[in-house]
Amino acid sequence: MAKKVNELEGVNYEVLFAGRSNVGKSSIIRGITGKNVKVGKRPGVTLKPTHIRNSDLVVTDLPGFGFMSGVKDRKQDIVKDQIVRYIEQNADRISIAVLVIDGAVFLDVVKRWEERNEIPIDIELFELFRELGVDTILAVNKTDKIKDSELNETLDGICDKLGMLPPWKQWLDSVAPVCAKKGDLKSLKALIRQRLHAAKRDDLFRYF
Ligand SMILES: Nc1nc2c(ncn2[C@@H]2O[C@H](COP(=O)(O)OP(=O)(O)OP(=O)(O)O)[C@@H](O)[C@H]2O)c(=O)[nH]1
Repeated sequence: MAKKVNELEGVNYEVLFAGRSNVGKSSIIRGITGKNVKVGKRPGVTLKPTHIRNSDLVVTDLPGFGFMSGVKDRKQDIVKDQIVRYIEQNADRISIAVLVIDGAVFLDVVKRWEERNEIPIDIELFELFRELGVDTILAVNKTDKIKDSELNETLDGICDKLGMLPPWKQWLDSVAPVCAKKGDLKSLKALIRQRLHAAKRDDLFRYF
């Protein structure tokens, strides 16, 4: 029988992207790596992580969780379990986790979950990364849909929900407001580059 090839063998540096469906994760990964992770991927239905490898670096796109049209709740639970299992099993290798949220709707989504006495999966994942000691960046996407006059207040509210005491500007080393639609990913790229530099992996700069 043919030996199963481990596509991640030799990988030393993993940048993991996680986020609810439709938050713009694929757009961000495309904007950062120039690679399209969505090829052959049915939106919201892919259960397996997608990898983009460059030498010993891998960028991993986890399946989107939450909204999946036509997908039953049971399957959504399976997706969540698989995401959690992937993170737990690979925590030692994951150098950076980027949790992508839709800044325009995040607080409303959290409110809906809290009204049902439930913790949103985004918040659970953020806490899981913290527990596992994974360096985590919060990418707040779709800032074009937030009024300029409300941006600071919204970012403060988001940080508060994730256990980071406002004002959000105290957390500039881990919070990146971005707009993938306009290609404005400067703050996120800078934070990833900062980590690569700290890990003496400047050789991977060109990748970001
Ligand atoms: N207004 C706005 N829309 C965006 C932005 N980034 C992405 N989108 C749109 O949001 C939708 C979802 O983007 P994707 O990149 O496919 O999101 P995803 O999180 O990978 O989605 P899944 O495949 O379902 O997990 C698309 O219609 C994008 O054009 C943004 O910064 N602003």
